[in-house]
Amino acid sequence: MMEPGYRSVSRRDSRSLVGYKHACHAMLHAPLPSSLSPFQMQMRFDGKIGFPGGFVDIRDHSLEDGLNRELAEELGCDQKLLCVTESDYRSSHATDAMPQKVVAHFYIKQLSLADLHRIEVAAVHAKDHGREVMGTIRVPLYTLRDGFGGLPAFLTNTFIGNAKEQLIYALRTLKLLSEEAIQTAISAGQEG
Ligand SMILES: O=c1[nH]cnc2c1ncn2[C@@H]1O[C@H](COP(=O)(O)OP(=O)(O)O)[C@@H](O)[C@H]1O
Repeated sequence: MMEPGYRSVSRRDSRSLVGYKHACHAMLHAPLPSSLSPFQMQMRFDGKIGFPGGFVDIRDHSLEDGLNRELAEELGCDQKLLCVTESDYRSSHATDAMPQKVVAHFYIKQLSLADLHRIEVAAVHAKDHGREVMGTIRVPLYTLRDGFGGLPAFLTNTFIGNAKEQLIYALRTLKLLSEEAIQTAISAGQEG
């Protein structure tokens, strides 16, 4: 499933696309053997939910340098605590949708629960906190007995760009939920 207008593109080919801006976003994740396995998104200034990150200038920096700079601004932590590398890279998708042509690169960074928690605490003191970022949030990976509370309800939020598809991709690729549970949450969210 992919948001209409987004097409998969390789990291390499994306660099030769003309007239596209490049954006990098990262999902921070602490593996735990339970459905409470925390992973993080953020509430943006525009009321949409997305991952931390932002536009990067590929003329001056590598994708990862640009992403780490954005993460430092939005999460207020230094690179000793959080440093995304090329090995965390997962996917790239290009869109021609207005107002600008964008390639969205996506990363998943696995951390210990203690470090994820340190990052959440540091985020309150970040430069962008209360300006562009209203707060970090955790994604519920469970569904309540009513069939809607938890992940299905979370999926009814409004997401920026293809962040919802990146989220679902992450659930699948990290095998945090079964395919059936993911499909059920998506359908329940659409009906709810
Ligand atoms: O979590 C995300 N996943 C995918 N695309 C996103 C996400 N957040 C923002 N975008 C898109 O990435 C681009 C950069 O937006 P963002 O607000 O992150 O950058 P900025 O803070 O550098 O202006 C925009 O095209 C936006 O729609």
